[in-house]
Amino acid sequence: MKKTISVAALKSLVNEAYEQVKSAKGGANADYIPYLANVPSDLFGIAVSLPGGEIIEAGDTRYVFGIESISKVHTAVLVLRQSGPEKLLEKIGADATGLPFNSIMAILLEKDHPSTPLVNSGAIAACSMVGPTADADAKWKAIEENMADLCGSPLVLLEELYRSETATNFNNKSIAWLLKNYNRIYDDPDMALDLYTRQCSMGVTARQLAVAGCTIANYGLNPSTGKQVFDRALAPKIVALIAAVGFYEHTGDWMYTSGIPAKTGVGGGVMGVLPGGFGIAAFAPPLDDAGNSVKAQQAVRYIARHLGVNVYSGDSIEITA
Ligand SMILES: NC(=O)CC[C@H](N)C(=O)O
Repeated sequence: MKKTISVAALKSLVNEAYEQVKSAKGGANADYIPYLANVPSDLFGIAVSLPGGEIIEAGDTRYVFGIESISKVHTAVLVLRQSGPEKLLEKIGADATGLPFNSIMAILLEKDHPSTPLVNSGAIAACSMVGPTADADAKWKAIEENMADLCGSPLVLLEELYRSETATNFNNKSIAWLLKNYNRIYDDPDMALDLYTRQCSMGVTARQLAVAGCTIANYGLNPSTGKQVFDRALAPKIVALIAAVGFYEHTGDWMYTSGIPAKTGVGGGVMGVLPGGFGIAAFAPPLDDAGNSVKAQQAVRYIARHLGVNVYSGDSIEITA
């Protein structure tokens, strides 16, 4: 079926979702990274980016927060751009772990396979795969440029977050070296970990995340810059990764209740992708027990349900003025 959505209807729905969800209670800021514990808990924003370039927004959509694990999608895209889908599958994998994002157990259970670039182990492995090998500065430049390509504008490193995260990332250090033990890291483990920590510490806005989501929904064509960021054949691979594990051990529940493939981060962001439709992002710091923003989930679900859109419906989407 063809589903027609008007920009005006979408605008009023985004405002309605904002009003409905803004006073929702529940969840708590991430506190295992000290910086994140101190971000004001009542911040909340929703942004929808359309293929025509328009951004519909409500609330704190220009507030710069830590991108955290949403950056895993960006670097997976970079690895796909540089090495292609077969190499990503062979060296990392595309499986859900069914376990928390920072699970050591997941590595022990599947030691020939970090599983997916969208959990910590696979994301650190992805940073190790980014070319050129053994050149931290050039690798970082590639990661940064790719993030800007997807988001439509450069992100800024939140130095304090980077310091805070570097001082406390003991579990991730173990992951990097455990991967080394299983020959599942493809460059220096400490370098890969530092690149990963730095990419997680990039500051982003809900607007930028919505644009990145729309670039994926729009088969690689960035709606803000007009740049074809990646080969359109990669788009379904990226969406498959997100749909499989974007909410970690709660991904099945999320897909079942929202129908929108989306990736979360412990900074409070959620980036959703409706292929052929739009990108949607929401941001609010308090998280549930799996590290997913409580209000951002409610906002995306509200909008998807009221629009009647769902990646599994088979509908094609047309957005009209
Ligand atoms: N789920 C997340 O957003 C986690 C990212 C965070 N940088 C970590 O490695 O723990």
